[in-house]
Amino acid sequence: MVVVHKDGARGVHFRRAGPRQKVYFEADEVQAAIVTCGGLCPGLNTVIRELVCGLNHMYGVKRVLGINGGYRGFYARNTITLTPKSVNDIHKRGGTVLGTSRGGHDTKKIVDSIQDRGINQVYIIGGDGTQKGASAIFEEVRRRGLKVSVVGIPKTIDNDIPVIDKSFGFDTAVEEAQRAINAAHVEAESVENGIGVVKLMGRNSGFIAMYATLASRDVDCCLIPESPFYLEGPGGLYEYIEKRLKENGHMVIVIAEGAGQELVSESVQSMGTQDASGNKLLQDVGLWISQKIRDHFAEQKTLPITLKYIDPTYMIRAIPSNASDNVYCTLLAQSAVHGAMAGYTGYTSGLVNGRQTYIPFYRITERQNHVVITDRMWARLLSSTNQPSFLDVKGDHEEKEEEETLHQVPNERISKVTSDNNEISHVYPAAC
Ligand SMILES: Nc1ncnc2c1ncn2[C@@H]1O[C@H](COP(=O)(O)OP(=O)(O)O)[C@@H](O)[C@H]1O
Ligand SMILES: O=P(O)(O)OC[C@H]1O[C@](O)(COP(=O)(O)O)[C@@H](O)[C@@H]1O
Repeated sequence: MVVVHKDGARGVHFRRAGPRQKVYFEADEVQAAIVTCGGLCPGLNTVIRELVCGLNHMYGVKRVLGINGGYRGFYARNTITLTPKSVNDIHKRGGTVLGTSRGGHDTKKIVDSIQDRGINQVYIIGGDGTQKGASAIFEEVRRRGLKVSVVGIPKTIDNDIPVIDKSFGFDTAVEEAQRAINAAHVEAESVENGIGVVKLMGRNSGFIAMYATLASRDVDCCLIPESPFYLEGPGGLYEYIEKRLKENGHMVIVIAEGAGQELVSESVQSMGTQDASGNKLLQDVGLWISQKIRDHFAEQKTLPITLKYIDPTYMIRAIPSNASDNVYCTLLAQSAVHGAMAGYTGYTSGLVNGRQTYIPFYRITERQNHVVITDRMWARLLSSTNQPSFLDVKGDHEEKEEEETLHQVPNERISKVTSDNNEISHVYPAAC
């Protein structure tokens, strides 16, 4: 199949007509819509810009609508017309020019609105919840027999979307986290027995905390949701803090927001509530752990500490994307456009093993991406920080087994984890 650029000269040739090829449009038939849902992430505006410019510059598509305020914007809010001119500078700003929201996903109303507005290409930018919503829209579109492409673009600052190599905005988040870690380090080393605590985002997945720690080298301890820890006794956090302070005079702790939630719930009454999308609301583990450390050393009276707690979470999420994320956003958006213009639907555009691919929605939504604590990256972090593995929390036998895995990391195990993580068997190579 051949799709020709508007200038004809640089035609894009699609040699493979894949099984998902269903809805093909001429450029002047296309009425596209773009929506952003869920939490903010650096790069959202870049993706919007490149979708609009990609549609227009590569295919001559002139009609592109922006849906205001997330999914509910399809039926409850106004739309805006997006042109290459109106989006020209938006990538320099954080956030999303379209606005976003949680909750408000009413599949029938959304598809009614798509039909009423004559939309035939929908580009949906968001995380795992958003992709589930996109999948529901795709199924409803199919049930009604509509000629509409539904395309997802994965967004998550937590990097918790499976299959893809990494999410856009993640590099920017890790880079920005360095500023907070550096501040914590400067504060901590300026006083006797100084401790800097930095909380980073990561509801269920500790990727930002892990990569920010590895990048910084100033972090002495990184705590993530995937690796349970404990405070008291041998091998516990208090013991390690005391050791580090005696050795080094100061230390920095990075904690992902989803870490240690079971410990916080034990000591603070759980709010037990959810946000509008059904995500569990977390307790502030950064505040909690800071207070626990202060109380512990105040009680001990042996080591007078000074602790500074820094919470840069929303500052990190709200900045514009850096250069490498800008390039990544451009590739993702252009690839998404090529796929829809080639007639594909029901897919998320993503990078897998360095290749642009079209991934069926069900592959993206069936599970979350987590840090594998028996994998090499976490072992590297433990070696880099020299922090305890906190495996004492389990029985002696289990601990021994896990320790062996961490230190030896057999190749068999790695290749299994890698292939599980990437799940490329049902992912189609992108159109170009
Ligand atoms: N299972 C689901 N089915 C349909 N829509 C969903 C589902 N889960 C979440 N959504 C919708 O997707 C949007 C974003 O979800 P949310 O979990 O807040 O963020 P993210 O997509 O970043 O994970 C919300 O409008 C929410 O209502
Ligand atoms: O305060 P908000 O806007 O609900 O966002 C907080 C959450 O958003 C996140 O950045 C994840 O966002 P998504 O659910 O949109 O992927 C989490 O790290 C954080 O817990």
